[in-house]
Amino acid sequence: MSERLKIAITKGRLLDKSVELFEGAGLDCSPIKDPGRRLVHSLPNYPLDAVLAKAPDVITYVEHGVCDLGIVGKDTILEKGGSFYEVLDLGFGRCRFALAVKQGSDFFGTYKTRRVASKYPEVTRAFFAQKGMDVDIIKIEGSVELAPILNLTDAIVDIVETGATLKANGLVPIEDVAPVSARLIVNTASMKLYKDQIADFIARCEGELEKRK
Ligand SMILES: Nc1ncnc2c1ncn2[C@@H]1O[C@H](COP(=O)(O)OP(=O)(O)OP(=O)(O)O)[C@@H](O)[C@H]1O
Ligand SMILES: O=P(O)(O)OC[C@H]1O[C@H](OP(=O)(O)OP(=O)(O)O)[C@H](O)[C@@H]1O
Repeated sequence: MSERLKIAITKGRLLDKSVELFEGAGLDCSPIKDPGRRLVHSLPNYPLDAVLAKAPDVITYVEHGVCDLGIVGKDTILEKGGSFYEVLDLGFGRCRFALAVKQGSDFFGTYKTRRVASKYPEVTRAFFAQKGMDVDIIKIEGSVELAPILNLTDAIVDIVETGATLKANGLVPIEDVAPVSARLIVNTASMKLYKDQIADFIARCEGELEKRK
């Protein structure tokens, strides 16, 4: 008998792309396409329930085993860490972390302690630690580009996709920090308990990703 597995999917930018992937893999996603305010949806033709959650919560639910699988950006994985298997790069939600400064400013050419704003303080800390640079990190919750504009910080570490937001705010990327894309993650116990079912789901996703090449 098949168990109904649960997959936590990041709401927002990654949701539509996840639905496209699942449909390509033969899963009927009609309930998630028009979710209303409902947060848990049963797929009619496959033993999977989709849970719609905020990115860091996807990791929390998978780590605790209340969801067997998750779809989350590498940005969130790098920031939050945790104990789970990262089994597939899903190829969508592609962007990068970059260090950016005000046009014309010389971030590396000063000896004073620099301040850096980010929604991702752990990613920022690891990046500068690996460079052996001591910086003050200020956590900002969104629209991080405001911090250098308001002269709160000398730089930001943020997600860059097209570069349009940086440009519109007079900022320029000066170094790439890490590439980002959506990942499929699996709870470690579920991987053993529901080995065949999870293998079937991964194989379906891989098959669809292969078709896209
Ligand atoms: N241009 C982009 N900006 C931000 N995230 C992106 C971008 N492109 C892809 N992503 C991916 O999409 C995921 C979800 O981003 P989204 O903007 O939908 O939510 P969020 O910014 O984390 O939360 P919210 O905007 O609801 O506070 C990110 O964690 C990242 O992996
Ligand atoms: O390079 P671009 O294509 O311009 O995309 C990057 C922008 O998108 C994200 O912001 P989001 O829209 O998620 O808002 P937020 O800053 O409130 O998280 C990110 O933080 C950048 O600001």
